[in-house]
Amino acid sequence: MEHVIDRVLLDETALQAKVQELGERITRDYEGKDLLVVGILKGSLLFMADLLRAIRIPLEIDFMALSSYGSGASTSGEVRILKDLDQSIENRHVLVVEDVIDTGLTLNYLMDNLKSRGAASVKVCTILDKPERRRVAMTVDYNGFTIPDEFVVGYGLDYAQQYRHLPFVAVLKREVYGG
Ligand SMILES: O=P(O)(O)OC[C@H]1O[C@H](OP(=O)(O)OP(=O)(O)O)[C@H](O)[C@@H]1O
Ligand code: HPA
Ligand SMILES: [Mg+2]
Repeated sequence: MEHVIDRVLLDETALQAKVQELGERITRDYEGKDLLVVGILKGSLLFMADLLRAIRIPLEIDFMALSSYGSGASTSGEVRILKDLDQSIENRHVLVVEDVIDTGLTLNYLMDNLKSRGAASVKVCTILDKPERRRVAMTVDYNGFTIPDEFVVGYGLDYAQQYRHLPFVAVLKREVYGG
């Protein structure tokens, strides 16, 4: 793996400490509310699994699969729903879980889409935020780490579907993705 990784940006200890902190905040904020946690596949998988275990109130989970990056390192700008929710979200408090907010195009599309379904509230929790790359204004309700404008992999994030399983977040060497 060393030959493709430039440097580790966030190690496992830092990620897990932040996940606990986010879980505690969410627990406090959603106490007594009907909470539905929606993971956005595939990138949120590892973060979602860790975050859920750090939330100490009743909740349900569901998943959506969206895609705009295809197999490369830059967004197509066009968001597609590959898998929708299994249930109605009318009058429910929805917390969307993402791995990274980059241009914001994916989430912008998704938030509008979910709000139009009559949810009581729709908020977002991401482990990584890259505000320098934003193309649409976006309120991030729960953010783990603000990171620089570099293409990262690991902890759910891929390059060409690889590296998602790494327990840390790393910057890929530029020659790997041709950036
Ligand atoms: O803010 P944006 O520029 O829209 O980028 C962020 C989105 O892009 C990635 O998903 P991707 O489409 O690569 O699917 P994946 O989760 O299956 O990797 C990531 O998981 C976010 O959902
Ligand atoms: O830095 C990133 N890495 C992987 N997938 C992504 N999708 C948006 N930004 C990224
Ligand atoms: Mg991706």
